[in-house]
Amino acid sequence: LRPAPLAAMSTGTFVVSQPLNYRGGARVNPADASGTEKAFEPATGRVIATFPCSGEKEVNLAVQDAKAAFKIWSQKSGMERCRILLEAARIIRERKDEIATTETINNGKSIFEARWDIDTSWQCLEYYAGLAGSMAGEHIQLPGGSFGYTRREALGVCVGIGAWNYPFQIACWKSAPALACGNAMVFKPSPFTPVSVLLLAEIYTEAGVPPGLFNVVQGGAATGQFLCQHPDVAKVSFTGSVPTGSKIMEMSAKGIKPVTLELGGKSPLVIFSDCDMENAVKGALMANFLTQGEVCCNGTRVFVQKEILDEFTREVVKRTQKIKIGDPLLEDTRMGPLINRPHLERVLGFVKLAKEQGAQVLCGGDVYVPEDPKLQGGYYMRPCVLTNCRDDMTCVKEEIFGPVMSILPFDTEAEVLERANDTTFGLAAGVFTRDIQRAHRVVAALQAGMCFINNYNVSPVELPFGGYKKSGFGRENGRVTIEYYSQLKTVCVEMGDVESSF
Ligand SMILES: NC(=O)C1=CN([C@@H]2O[C@H](COP(=O)(O)OP(=O)(O)OC[C@H]3O[C@@H](n4cnc5c(N)ncnc54)[C@H](O)[C@@H]3O)[C@@H](O)[C@H]2O)C=CC1
Ligand SMILES: NCCCC(=O)O
Repeated sequence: LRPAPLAAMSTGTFVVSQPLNYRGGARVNPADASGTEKAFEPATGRVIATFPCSGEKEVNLAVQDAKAAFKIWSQKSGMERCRILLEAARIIRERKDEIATTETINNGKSIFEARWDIDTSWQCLEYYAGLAGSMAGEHIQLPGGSFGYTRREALGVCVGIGAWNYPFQIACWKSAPALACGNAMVFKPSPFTPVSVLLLAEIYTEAGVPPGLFNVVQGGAATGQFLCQHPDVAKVSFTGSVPTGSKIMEMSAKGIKPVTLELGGKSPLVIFSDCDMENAVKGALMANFLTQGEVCCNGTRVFVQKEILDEFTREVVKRTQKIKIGDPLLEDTRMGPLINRPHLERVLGFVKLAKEQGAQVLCGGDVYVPEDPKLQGGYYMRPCVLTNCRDDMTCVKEEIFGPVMSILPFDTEAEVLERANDTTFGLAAGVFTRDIQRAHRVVAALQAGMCFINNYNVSPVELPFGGYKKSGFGRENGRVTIEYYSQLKTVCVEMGDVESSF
C-alpha cells in the first residue's frame, strides 16, 4: 500500500479519505463508534480528516485480533522477530521523506525536524531488533545437581496511548520494544494526530508481522478508557499529561496491569559562567524551541549564572529572533505552527500572565501571521524569551508546552540546585559548564530521569528516557525497557528425589 506521492503532499492540499483504524492487517472502519473527531493541518487550519471514535466493540475486536497474533508472534525465536523488525526499519528509512511530510502536515513541526524524528524512529526498531535476538534467561546451579533457570517471556497484548507532539516516534518507541519482546500492541494516537501511525501499521504488515500484531484504534478519552479497562490487555504504556496519566494508573490498578507513564515536565537548564557560550546558547534554543516548544523534556527554566547573564541573554534573543517561522514544509523553515487554535491561545495566555506577574518579554510571545495567503488560518506565534522571572511565577512553575523560555539568574551552585529541584516534575535537566567535576556533581544532585551535560534534547535510542517524580515512571528506549515489556518466569528443576516433610 503506497499513499499519495510526495508531490501531492504540499501544504494546503493533503486530505485523508481512507479509514484510519487498522485491524487484522488492513485499514478498517470501526465496528462501532461514538462521535467523530476532526484532524487539522496546523499550517493552514484546514481539516484533513474526519474520523469516527472507536467504541467498545471495535476496541474489543482490535484486542482479540492482537491476542490471536500474539499466539503466533510470541512463539517465534528472537532472531525471527529481529529479521522482521529490521525489515520494518529498512522500509521506514526508505519512506522517510513521505512519513516526515505526513508528520509535518498533521503536527506542524518543520520538515527539517520531522526527518530527525523519523530517524530516531527507525533507529529504535533497529536497536530492539538487535536486542530481540539476544534476550535470554539465566541458569542457576542448585545443590545436588539440581538447577533453576529463568525465561524472559512476553506480557501479551500491550496498549500504547500517544500524545500529539511526536506521533510517529511515540508509536515506534512503544511498539518496537513491545514487539521485540514478543508482545502484540493496540495503539491509540492522539485524536489531533491520527494519520502517520497508519503508515507504521502498514509497514509492519509489509515487513511480515502476523496480521493483528499491531492495530490502531482512533478516538479520545472514551476510546482510551475502553482500552485500559479491557480484561485481555496486559500492560499500558502512556505518553501524555499528568492528569491523564493519573487516570490511566487508576484504571490499570483495577486490573493489576503494569503501566509506563511518560508525562509532562518543567525542566531546568543550568548555565554556569565557565560554559562554552556558543554551545550554551545553541543548547538553550534546542532545549526550548524544537517542535514549537511542544516537547515534554524541554528545559524551559533556564538558570544563568549572574556573571554571564547579559551576554547570554543578548545572544539567545538575537538567535531566537532569527528563527525562520512559516510553512513547515519549506526546507529553510525552523518553526511551524502550534498544534491547534485552543493550544495557541493557551500558550499566549501564559505569556500574558507572565507580563502581568512582572516578567519582561524580550522577544516574541505574540501571534505571527505569514504573508502567504494559504497560511493565514494557521496557528503561528513568535518564539518568546522572558526575563525578570521569579521562581513563583506561573510561567516558571507550570508546563506551557509552547515556545516560551524563562531566564532566571543565579549566584551559586548550591542555590541553583535547590531552585532547580523545587518542582513536582522530574523529567529532564541540563547543565553547561567546562568544569568536569562540577558537571557530574550537579547532574548527580538533579532530580530528573534524563540529564544532559553540555547539550540538550538529543535522543539516542540506546539511552533510557523517562521521568522522576510526577513526570512518570518506567522507561522508553535503552536496554532496560525490555524489562517493562516482559516478565520473568523461574523454573526450578529437581535432579534428585523429593525430600518431603509429610
Ligand atoms: N514524557 C514524555 O515522553 C512526553 C510527555 N508529554 C506530555 O503530554 C502532554 C501533552 O499531550 P496531550 O496529548 O495533550 O496529553 P493528554 O493527556 O491530553 O492526552 C494524551 C493521550 O491520552 C488520551 N487520553 C485522554 N484522556 C484519556 C483517558 N481518560 N483515558 C485514556 N486515554 C486518554 C488522549 O486521547 C491522547 O491520546 C504534555 O503534558 C506533555 O508534557 C508529551 C510528549 C512526551
Ligand atoms: N524526541 C523527544 C522526545 C520527547 C517527547 O516526546 O516530547
